[in-house]
Amino acid sequence: MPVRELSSGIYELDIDDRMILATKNMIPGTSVYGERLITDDGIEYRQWDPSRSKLGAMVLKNFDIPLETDSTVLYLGAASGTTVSHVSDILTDGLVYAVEFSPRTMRDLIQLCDQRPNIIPILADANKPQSYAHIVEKVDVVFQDVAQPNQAEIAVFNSKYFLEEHGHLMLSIKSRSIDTVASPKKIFKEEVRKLESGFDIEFEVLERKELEPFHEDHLGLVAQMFVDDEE
Ligand SMILES: C[S@@+](CC[C@H](N)C(=O)[O-])C[C@H]1O[C@@H](n2cnc3c(N)ncnc32)[C@H](O)[C@@H]1O
Repeated sequence: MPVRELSSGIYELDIDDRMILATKNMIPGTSVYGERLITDDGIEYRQWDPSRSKLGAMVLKNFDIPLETDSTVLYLGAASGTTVSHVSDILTDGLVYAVEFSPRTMRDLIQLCDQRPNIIPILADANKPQSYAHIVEKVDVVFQDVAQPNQAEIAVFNSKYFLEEHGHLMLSIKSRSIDTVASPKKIFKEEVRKLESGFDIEFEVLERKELEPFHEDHLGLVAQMFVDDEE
């Protein structure tokens, strides 16, 4: 079966001329959310469903994904760990701090963490990074998928606390969480403006694309913390 590495730890499998997105299964024999397991050449892969994952959709939308096998990631809005499980597969020598504020959802996430030592579950409100500052260290990437009206503020606030200088911020912006009637394009423009110049730390937006057809009215965005090295 032809296998192509699209980005560090992220693969495209060609099964009967159908392209399937996948990661190498860290826990062979175990499926996390009912996804298909595929073995080739002694390696087990887990199919990654882009319609259930903003990050998966960003991969298929050809974003340059700033994740390496040894990255550390702060993931805000982990839910029960569908996408976090694939991040865990990618980070064979790294770590993902997974923040989620729903105790019921957190129960499923904790079960996932029992199997996967590179996920640190944190039951907390992402609006209050100070409440987990004693657990989280500086990270290479902040990934946010919280679907809240103040998405940009939450991302920036967490980046101030935890993102390394020149680190990357990956955001999924859901327009309907900000305003149910305004045009998504207008909302996306305003969120990008805020990230570039609306806060006391600045980001350079490297890539931005809408996530259709996988996720309606969602913008995917990759930005890098801007640091003036001349100062
Ligand atoms: C769209 S779902 C995330 C799906 C997940 N990222 C995935 O791909 O598997 C959004 C999640 O963010 C959580 N959430 C919303 N606001 C939050 C906050 N302020 N702090 C922490 N988690 C939050 C919700 O409980 C929900 O589980």
